[in-house]
Amino acid sequence: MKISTVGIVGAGQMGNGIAHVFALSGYQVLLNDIAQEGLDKAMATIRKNLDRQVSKKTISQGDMDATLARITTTLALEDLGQCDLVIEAATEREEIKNAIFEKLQPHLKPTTILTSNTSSISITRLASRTDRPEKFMGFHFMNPVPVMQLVELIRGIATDEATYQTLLSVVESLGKISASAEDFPGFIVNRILVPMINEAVYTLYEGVGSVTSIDQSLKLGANQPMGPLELADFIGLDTCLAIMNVLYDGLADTKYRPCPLLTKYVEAGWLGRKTKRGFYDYRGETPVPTR
Ligand SMILES: CC(=O)CC(=O)SCCNC(=O)CCNC(=O)[C@H](O)C(C)(C)COP(=O)(O)OP(=O)(O)OC[C@H]1O[C@@H](n2cnc3c(N)ncnc32)[C@H](O)[C@@H]1OP(=O)(O)O
Ligand SMILES: NC(=O)C1=CN([C@@H]2O[C@H](COP(=O)(O)OP(=O)(O)OC[C@H]3O[C@@H](n4cnc5c(N)ncnc54)[C@H](OP(=O)(O)O)[C@@H]3O)[C@@H](O)[C@H]2O)C=CC1
Repeated sequence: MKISTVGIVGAGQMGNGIAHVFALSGYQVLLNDIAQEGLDKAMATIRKNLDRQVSKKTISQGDMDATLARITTTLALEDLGQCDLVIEAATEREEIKNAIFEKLQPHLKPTTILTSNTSSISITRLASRTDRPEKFMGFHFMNPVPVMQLVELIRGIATDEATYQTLLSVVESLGKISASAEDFPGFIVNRILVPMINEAVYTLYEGVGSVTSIDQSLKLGANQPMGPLELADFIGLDTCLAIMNVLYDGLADTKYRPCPLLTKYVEAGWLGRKTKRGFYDYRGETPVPTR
């Protein structure tokens, strides 16, 4: 099936990155969020990231202008009804995602492919609540979307071959690489990555190391581009905790127990970079460890 128009629900850090790469690749994009402030912030971020690409000469000023012209923002979810493909990238909470699909469904064309950028939630379960489980898939981009090459493709139990093949070619058209994962909690990347982050939080909680020594150890000792606590702040501590809870509940194994310190940070509203405080405090010139 030919995809020309793409609707994106949720204009947070993932939604804006997904809008950026689709529009840059020539797709018409409709970006939706519940708050105008979220849409304005997303457009400012897209502009900043495109500007950086222009100054590095990876794209031209003309490419940037054309990309921005291909993105329309809207607060009305029903405006996404005529899109060929919808990507839900709202907050990692199942009830929020279900409510979005329920509200959107009556406005969709019968042929629209519906996807979720969820980091961990069962695609089969999300699909079963929609009117089109055969045209529903997990479409998992990595953060930051304009930089990371991988996109995980997750088929639910009912997803048909045509839907899978369409998304395979969409990923190719974006110049990215797909990896297929089975529909189990956290899929591949987060099944491995987020327990590592959780273990880093336990290492901090138990006093084995400070924020700085833990991050430095993994950067200089294991060649990771970001330390695990820096990465947790980058992903969002709410999202990390939500993923651990899905792993813990879905796999019923205590080895996935979320670290109580991670829960405490989320309870404080210290969600990482997006709230300017997490394992580091980002309110000043340079990040300062909070422990
Ligand atoms: C939770 C989930 O469900 C799944 C996930 O996404 S898990 C998270 C996966 N992501 C990661 O693990 C990211 C780990 N971190 C990194 O790879 C790197 O630190 C990073 C790419 C983010 C930044 O790299 P860096 O070397 O520290 O910084 P910097 O030199 O400024 O950036 C490298 C490149 O990325 C670009 N870049 C960085 N952040 C960007 C952004 N937000 N948007 C667009 N481009 C960006 C820079 O322009 C630069 O481009 P060039 O190579 O063309 O020069
Ligand atoms: N962070 C990461 O590294 C990655 C995250 N993901 C997944 O992507 C999804 C989004 O994550 P991320 O972008 O980080 O989260 P953010 O918190 O940055 O963004 C979520 C956005 O969705 C908005 N939103 C909430 N409810 C609705 C709704 N009903 N309709 C429309 N928009 C809504 C939020 O608005 P408001 O702020 O007003 O609530 C916010 O703007 C999650 O499922 C996450 O697991 C996938 C890969 C990587």
